[in-house]
Amino acid sequence: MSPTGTSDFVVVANRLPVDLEKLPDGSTRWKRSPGGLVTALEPILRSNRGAWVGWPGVPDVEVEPIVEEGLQLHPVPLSSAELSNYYEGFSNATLWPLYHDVVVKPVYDRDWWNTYVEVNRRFAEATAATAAQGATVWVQDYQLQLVPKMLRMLRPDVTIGFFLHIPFPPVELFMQLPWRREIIEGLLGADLIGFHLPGGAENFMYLARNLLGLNTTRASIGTRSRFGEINVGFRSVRVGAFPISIDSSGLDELARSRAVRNRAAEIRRELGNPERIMLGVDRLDYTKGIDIRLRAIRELLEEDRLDPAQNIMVQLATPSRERVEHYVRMRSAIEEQVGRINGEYGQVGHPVVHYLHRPIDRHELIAFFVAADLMLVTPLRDGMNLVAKEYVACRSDLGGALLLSEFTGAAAELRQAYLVNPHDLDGVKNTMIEALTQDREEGRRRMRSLRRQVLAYDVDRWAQSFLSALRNGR
Ligand SMILES: Nc1ncnc2c1ncn2[C@@H]1O[C@H](COP(=O)(O)OP(=O)(O)O)[C@@H](O)[C@H]1O
Ligand SMILES: O=P(O)(O)OC[C@H]1O[C@H](O[C@H]2O[C@H](CO)[C@@H](O)[C@H](O)[C@H]2O)[C@H](O)[C@@H](O)[C@@H]1O
Repeated sequence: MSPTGTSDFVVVANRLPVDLEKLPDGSTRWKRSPGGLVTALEPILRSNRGAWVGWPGVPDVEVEPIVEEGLQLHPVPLSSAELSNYYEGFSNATLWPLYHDVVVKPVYDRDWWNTYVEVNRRFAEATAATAAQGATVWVQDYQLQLVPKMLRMLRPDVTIGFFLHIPFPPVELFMQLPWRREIIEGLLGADLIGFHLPGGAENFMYLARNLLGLNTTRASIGTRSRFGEINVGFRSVRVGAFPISIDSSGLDELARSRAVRNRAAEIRRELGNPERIMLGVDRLDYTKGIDIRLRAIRELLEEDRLDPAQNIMVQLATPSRERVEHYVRMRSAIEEQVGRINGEYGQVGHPVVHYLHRPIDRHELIAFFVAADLMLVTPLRDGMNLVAKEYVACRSDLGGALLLSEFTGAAAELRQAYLVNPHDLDGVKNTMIEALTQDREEGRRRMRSLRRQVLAYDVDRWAQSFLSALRNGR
């Protein structure tokens, strides 16, 4: 058994909630990490005063553990070669596309796999050294699927939960993976394995039964209820669905503030007071369907169904995984689409599409949500999509409309959104027009119902439902 640490509650994720940034003068500073995992987990961990084990966001640096407002951060260093094979390679060019319905072709590379195993071992060792005797450890996401088994071997005294933030794919696709047994066995080191949706949980149960030949329950899995159970030797592993969410009331309160409302009005003026503002907010990722919404807008403009002077699109895109080939290509393609639309339909000083390729300050982002008449969320596949929930939480005025892809986890809960199949371009275009021209009362009715869902099921409830299932199940 490894030596123990002092933390009773430990989150393990690929990234720390803050990234170290190297400035041109050689100095460094911490900035917020991108993505929904950090958005969701940071408030939970702060209130639990726990420890967070993760990579500090840049390669080839040794950073000492830090304590920040009661939260202990334990950096796991990665070399450039490890970053390339484990993060950019196996995590984001093998698992990411495979788990997102193979929207681009996954690469199966043995060297990447070997580094994935080594880096998972490093995370397991760092966690073992951080967790106190009998601690609860919560491992996060597809980058660390081997950690539960490795950690159990190092520290059989700890309770281990695992949560997958991206979709767990259909069995036929998962079976492509040359290391499919190792991944399932790695996850089965946990006491509780959580997915966003019952469908993902059931895919996993099928694989445990049919790939590993384990005894499992067969009843359907519910949302936050009716967990599956798998017998692994003398242990039992539970499997459940826990849709993640946001700090809904915190966002609701910020969005109601005078400062945000004033800024939202100012944004509308800065955009030239158009009749309608459409908004997209995403990491620049090929799964997010940014190209689909731009194609829909372009065709609607061509067909004279959208007036370019009165309908403005704002696309806020956080840079993401910038050295992975498909991301490089996608960025160029999207920027070309934006350029073409503006070249053909914009006026000097009045582009149709406003595109920012950088992270936006949180308060500014909320003001954009408040200003937007139509939120466009069109992923080809997305584990949850917190942006959809954030938009709804910001609309206490019951204004605006949410257009949402059926292939997001969020669509399972946000049934009163304007749901679209992103592969059906005509359907997307028609629904955009329907949402842009919605009757005011119809819009208020839909938003009221969406808000009931998002405010009731917030991130606290997500964490509590997972952690109480984890603690009660052992
Ligand atoms: N351009 C941006 N600037 C700042 N924050 C952003 C930007 N784009 C996305 N975000 C934030 O990142 C998170 C994205 O979470 P989510 O929609 O679940 O997708 P993912 O985790 O795949 O990026 C949200 O909290 C969202 O507000
Ligand atoms: O760390 P990066 O490689 O920069 O990527 C950012 C995060 O992207 C993914 O987020 C997912 O988690 C969200 C919260 O559960 C969910 O709403 C979204 O659908 C997922 O795509 C990834 O899973 C995280 O590990 C990354 O940190």
